[in-house]
Amino acid sequence: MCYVNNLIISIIKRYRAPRTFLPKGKVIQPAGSGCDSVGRDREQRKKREELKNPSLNSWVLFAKYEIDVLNHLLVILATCAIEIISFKLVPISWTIYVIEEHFVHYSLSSCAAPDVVELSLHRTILSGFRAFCSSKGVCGRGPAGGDSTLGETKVLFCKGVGLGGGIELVVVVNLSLRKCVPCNRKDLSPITEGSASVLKPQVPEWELFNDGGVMKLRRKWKVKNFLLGLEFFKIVADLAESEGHHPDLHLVGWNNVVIEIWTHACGGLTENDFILAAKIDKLPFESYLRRKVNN
Ligand SMILES: C[C@H](O)[C@H](O)[C@H]1CNC2=NC(N)=NC(=O)C2=N1
Repeated sequence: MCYVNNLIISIIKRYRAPRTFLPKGKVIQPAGSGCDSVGRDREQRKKREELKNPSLNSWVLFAKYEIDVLNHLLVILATCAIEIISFKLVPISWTIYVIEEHFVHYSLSSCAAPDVVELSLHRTILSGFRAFCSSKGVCGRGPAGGDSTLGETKVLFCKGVGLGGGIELVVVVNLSLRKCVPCNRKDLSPITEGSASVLKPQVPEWELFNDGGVMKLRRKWKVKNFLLGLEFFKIVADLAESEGHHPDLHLVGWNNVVIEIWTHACGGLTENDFILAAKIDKLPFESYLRRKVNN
C-alpha cells in the first residue's frame, strides 16, 4: 500500500504545478470557503501548502482536491493496465474473430468491444498490433455464434510468440480462392512448420516431403495414357501461368504424373505453393485419370 501511496504522491507532485493541477478558472472551492478573490487566493495557497506536505495520506488529498487528478491517475493506471496486458505480463485469453479474409476482429476475453486489426495474410502476422494468445488451439471461428461470413475463413491456430512479440495467427482461408503473390517480394520467406501444418489440411491429397533440405509439396496421379498426361500438364501449365507460380512437372513411365511444388525464390515452401496445390486440385482432370481398380 505504501508503494501505491508513494506512487500517488509522486503523481500529485507532478500535478501540483498550479497550471496543471489548478486548471484555468476551474477551481472547485472547498465547502464554506469565501467566493471573493482574496478568499480564493488564500485557499489556493493552502492547497499548495498541503500538496507540499507529503505526510497527508494521498487519498485524503484526492478526496479534497479536483477530481481531475483522480481522472488523470485513473487514466494513467488504466493505460498501465492495458500496457501490462498488451505486454503480456498478465496472460489473457483473446477471442479472435475472423470476419473477412484480411481483417481480424479481436477482443480482450470477448468482453471488450471487438476491434479490427489488419492481418497480413502473406506474413501471417497481425500487422500493427501486439497481441497475445494464452494458448494454442482454436482462437475463434468467426463472429460469435457462427462461422465467419466467408464460411471458408477460419482461425485454426494461434500461439503467443513470446513477450513483446506479435501473435502468429495462421488464418486458413479457402486456399483455392486466394491468389499467388509474386515471388520476388522482399518479405517472402519460407513458412514455419506451424503454418505448414495448418495449411496442409486444405490440400489433403498432397504430401509434404523434404528433398535434400528443401520442403516441398508432392502429389501423384495415374493417367490413362501418355498423351492425356501431356493434356493434364497443359491445364496445369495454364493455371500456373495465370498464377505466376509454377510447379515441377514429371511424367514418368508414360502414365505416372508427379507434380512437385515449392518456391524456388526462397528455397522452401510458401503460401503460394499451398494455393497452387489447392487450385490444381480444382482442375477438371478426372477424365484423364485411369480408373482406380477396386481390389
Ligand atoms: C516474379 C515471379 O513471381 C517469379 O519469377 C516466379 C515465377 N514462378 C515461380 N514458381 C515457383 N515455384 N517458385 C518461384 O520462385 C517462382 N518465381
